Amino acid sequence: MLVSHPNPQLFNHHHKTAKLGTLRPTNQNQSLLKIGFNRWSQRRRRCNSTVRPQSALSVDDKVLKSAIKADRNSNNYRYDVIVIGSGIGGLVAATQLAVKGARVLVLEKYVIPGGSSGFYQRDGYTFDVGSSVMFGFSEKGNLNLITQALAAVGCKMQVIPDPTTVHFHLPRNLSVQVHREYSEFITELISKFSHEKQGILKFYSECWKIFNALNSLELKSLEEPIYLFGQFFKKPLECLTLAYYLPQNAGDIARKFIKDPELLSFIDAECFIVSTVNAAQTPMINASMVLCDRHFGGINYPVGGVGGIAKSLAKGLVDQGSEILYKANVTNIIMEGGKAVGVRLSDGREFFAKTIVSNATRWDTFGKLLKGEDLPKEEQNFQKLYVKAPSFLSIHMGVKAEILPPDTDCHHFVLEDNWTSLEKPYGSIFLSIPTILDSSLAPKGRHILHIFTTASMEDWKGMSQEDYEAKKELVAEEIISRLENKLFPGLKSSIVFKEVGTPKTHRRYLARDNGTYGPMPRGNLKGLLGMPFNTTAIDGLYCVGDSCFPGQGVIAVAFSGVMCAHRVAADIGIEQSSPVLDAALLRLLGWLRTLA
Ligand SMILES: NC(=O)c1ccc[n+]([C@@H]2O[C@H](COP(=O)([O-])OP(=O)(O)OC[C@H]3O[C@@H](n4cnc5c(N)ncnc54)[C@H](O)[C@@H]3O)[C@@H](O)[C@H]2O)c1
Ligand SMILES: CC(C)=CCC/C(C)=C/C=C/C(C)=C/C=C/C(C)=C/C=C/C=C(C)/C=C/C=C(C)/C=C/C=C(\C)CCC=C(C)C
Repeated sequence: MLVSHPNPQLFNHHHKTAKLGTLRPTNQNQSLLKIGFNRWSQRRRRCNSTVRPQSALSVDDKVLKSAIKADRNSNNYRYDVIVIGSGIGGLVAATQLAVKGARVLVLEKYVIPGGSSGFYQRDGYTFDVGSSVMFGFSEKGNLNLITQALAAVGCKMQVIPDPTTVHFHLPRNLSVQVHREYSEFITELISKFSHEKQGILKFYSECWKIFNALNSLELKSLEEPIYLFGQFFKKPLECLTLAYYLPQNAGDIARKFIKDPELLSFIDAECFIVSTVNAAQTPMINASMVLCDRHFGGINYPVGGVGGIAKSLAKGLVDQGSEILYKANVTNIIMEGGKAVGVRLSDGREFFAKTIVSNATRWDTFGKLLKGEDLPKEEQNFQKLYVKAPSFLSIHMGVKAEILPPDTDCHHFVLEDNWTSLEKPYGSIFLSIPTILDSSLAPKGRHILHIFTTASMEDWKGMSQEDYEAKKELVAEEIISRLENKLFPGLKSSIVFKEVGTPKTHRRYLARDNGTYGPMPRGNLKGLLGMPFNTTAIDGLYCVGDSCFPGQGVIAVAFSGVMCAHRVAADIGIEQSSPVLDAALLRLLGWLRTLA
């Protein structure tokens, strides 16, 4: 485990007070300042309000407050950026900023980095917490954002190419393998729907048009005008293509070319596995990104498991001279004069920085961490447009290797009888068998089966521990039976290890409101138009992760990390910026979001 500073206590407010002494050199003044600061900070904690009204300050308080402010504005100011959470979004933002020269502190509630992209080990197995399907991990193009994020901090991971992104097992025994080679995939799909050959070719070609435009850009913050206008100048056609598709959804475009309802349902399933909603609600840019990257760069699995990505980024961060603290549960974002200036942990420690970046979801950031603040209009709008996607039920199993037929694919998506069950809780089943690619993840002669399906918190609340445990067993048993019937006869008797996680488990370990999978559109929105970027209505506070543009997905949150780092760097003066253009662009983007 990486904990960069051996004594985290050194960074608490007592230490800050000691530093304040440098502003007032006498010993007597120093201890006065220390006592006064502690009193002031205790009172602030007691009343649980972020800023006290000016009139309530005594003269002493005012002197103290301005001394503290002066300290924060001086070189003693310890951090440029505090990042709350070490999911891939938070880590990419943190490492990019560290590389640009910022002093960054990442605060992670859990004991290891990665969040949904973390790992855990039991009985000789290394399990990925979340998805094992890794986009953006190739050596090609501009969209290999995971490879680039690692390279930025001098890391390179060995990867194993996955020959099949996913094997679909769908109603009426429709079986489609998404081969790495585009031509093989398209030939297989056309063989199943030969009457729709033209429609298939046109839909996927449209995806390639968007992917190629994306892949030609240098990806940075779309909220930073000098970069954005620069890209429009260098690549006008590509930028106009993206602007044209920004408000569009994949379902509408598919319906322009394809009429067969079963094929349209297949496109729904293609979208559902990356966005937890059907094609009509999936932004066309996001659909194109994943439907093409899987063939362009291909899906590549990191040797040792997905958790290695976060571990490498965390190490890279520390190598750059920045810091990460674990078991650091942020409970409050500290506000001063309407600006986010620091954070408070559950154990009372406080840390201060010029800017705060939250990798918690927007629901958690604005609903839990910003106490006593009214929900800004922009966040009200976000919550009007997007709801929390359901959480999921996950089963991590170790099974006897001989249960899998030869040539079993690594990833499967199963929807047995009825297309209408696609988006229902427990309706469809995701299955990854990462040991097909990397046998080192399990003891010899064993495979890992990671099974997950959408499930909502409502289903798991208000039960006794006994009922909860019994329900976990029952639901897991049903799902395993379905896989036994559909894919692997005899599966149950081959299980040697099993652990079931519910929405409550995911809420607890991932610190995500209701254990949500991420945001999903409340209705049929206009593509990505309504998705907020990284800046927030609160001065000094930024968000990163899947409740920011472009949404769910490890590569998507990596992009949000890149964008966030660029915008923050411009705001703290380590990258070029133009305040006049900034204001104009932010107003324009705010207005565009209202059209969603
Ligand atoms: N099964 C899956 O595949 C699965 C499940 C959920 C999410 N996801 C995906 O994972 C990605 C999410 O990545 P992300 O970067 O947005 O975030 P994340 O949820 O992976 O990570 C956020 C991190 O912040 C930490 N955190 C949250 N609140 C905190 C607090 N108050 N104090 C300290 N630490 C705190 C969490 O412990 C976690 O490590 C998305 O792609 C999402 O769609 C995948
Ligand atoms: C800003 C204005 C006004 C105009 C500008 C026009 C312009 C230049 C626009 C530019 C837009 C850009 C740059 C957009 C970039 C978009 C990107 C990079 C989108 C990326 C999306 C990635 C996604 C959606 C990835 C999703 C991946 C997921 C969710 C993977 C999970 C997979 C599973 C859960 C796998 C399923 C598992 C099994 C077992 C089947």
